[in-house]
Amino acid sequence: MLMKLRCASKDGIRAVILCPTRELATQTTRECKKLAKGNKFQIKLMKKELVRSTDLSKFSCDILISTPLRLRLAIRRKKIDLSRVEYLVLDEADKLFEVGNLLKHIDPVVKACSNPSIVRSLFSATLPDFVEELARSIMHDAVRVIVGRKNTASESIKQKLVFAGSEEGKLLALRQSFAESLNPPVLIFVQSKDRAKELYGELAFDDIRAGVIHSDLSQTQRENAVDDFRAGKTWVLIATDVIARGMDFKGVNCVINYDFPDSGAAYIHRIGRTGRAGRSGEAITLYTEDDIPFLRNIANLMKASGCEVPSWILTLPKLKGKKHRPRRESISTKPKDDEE
Ligand SMILES: Nc1ncnc2c1ncn2[C@@H]1O[C@H](COP(=O)(O)OP(=O)(O)OP(=O)(O)O)[C@@H](O)[C@H]1O
Repeated sequence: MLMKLRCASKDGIRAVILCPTRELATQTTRECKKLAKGNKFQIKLMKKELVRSTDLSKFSCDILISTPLRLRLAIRRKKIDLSRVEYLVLDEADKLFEVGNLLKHIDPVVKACSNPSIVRSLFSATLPDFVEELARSIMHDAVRVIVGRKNTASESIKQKLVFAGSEEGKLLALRQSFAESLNPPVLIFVQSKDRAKELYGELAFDDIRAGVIHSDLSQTQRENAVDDFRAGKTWVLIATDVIARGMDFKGVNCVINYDFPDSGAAYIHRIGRTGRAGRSGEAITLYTEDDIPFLRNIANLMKASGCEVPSWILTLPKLKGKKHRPRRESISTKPKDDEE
């Protein structure tokens, strides 16, 4: 895109990149600036401060990076002019097209980018058919480019399923795994922000430098958690799916799915935080009795990317398209009396 834009120009907003989370938008801005080093391209992140301090109706830059809601509000309230946008990029497109969530913010942005010769691009490691159908409704002469295989994890990741019996067993399994070998940086995914807080509280008693990131933290706290993990100040980052997509932490050695992922796509994105840029990586998925009906889907993904899986899992009954978000007991080793 930078090559196509050729050189900096003050001719309106020339390209827009939409990302589903602020963390990813920040990372994309930083990477774009690195790629554009030595040129005078104006690359801007749509932050609150920019919205407050700038007359957006006259605003111009070469590339504008934003989350959907922020850009939608800027269109509605600040009359930002997107009519000259030549390139519109929707990163993690299937997330952006998730019905009822971000989708309602995408439509006004697509409409506001009214340049008839605009090039629209969608990126994701997973693209379900319904998203492709929706996407095709806004594409002209669409071309699909697949790197590797569609909807599959990278072959550079050694994937393992570990039976932990019960919720209690998971904490034991995690502690045992860390006691045997802790090879940071390690990312741990859990199902909800409450569970992220609970697991963080538990690991605080251990001699492990852990951080945590979830949507209840302020933006500064979220940025600090990411920065500390990037800088090696924390060895283990406990996270919800808020950072499962697109985030590029250099050299993550291991991803632990403490809580079983709620879909095949979530699994692919989570474990894709390791084994990047030609490196190898490990992904460990803990499961309990409750998760067994959902094992087959994940085992098939593992098999498709060259990992061995026990044959009994592949013979489990099929469960199609169902999300797996069970109610889980809280993560705690405190005696029950203490909690009251
Ligand atoms: N051609 C390349 N040569 C060397 N390293 C590369 C190359 N392309 C990308 N990388 C590195 O690989 C890593 C992953 O790249 P990138 O974030 O673009 O992947 P992605 O496919 O968008 O991942 P995700 O599915 O998580 O969004 C980054 O660290 C990036 O710097």
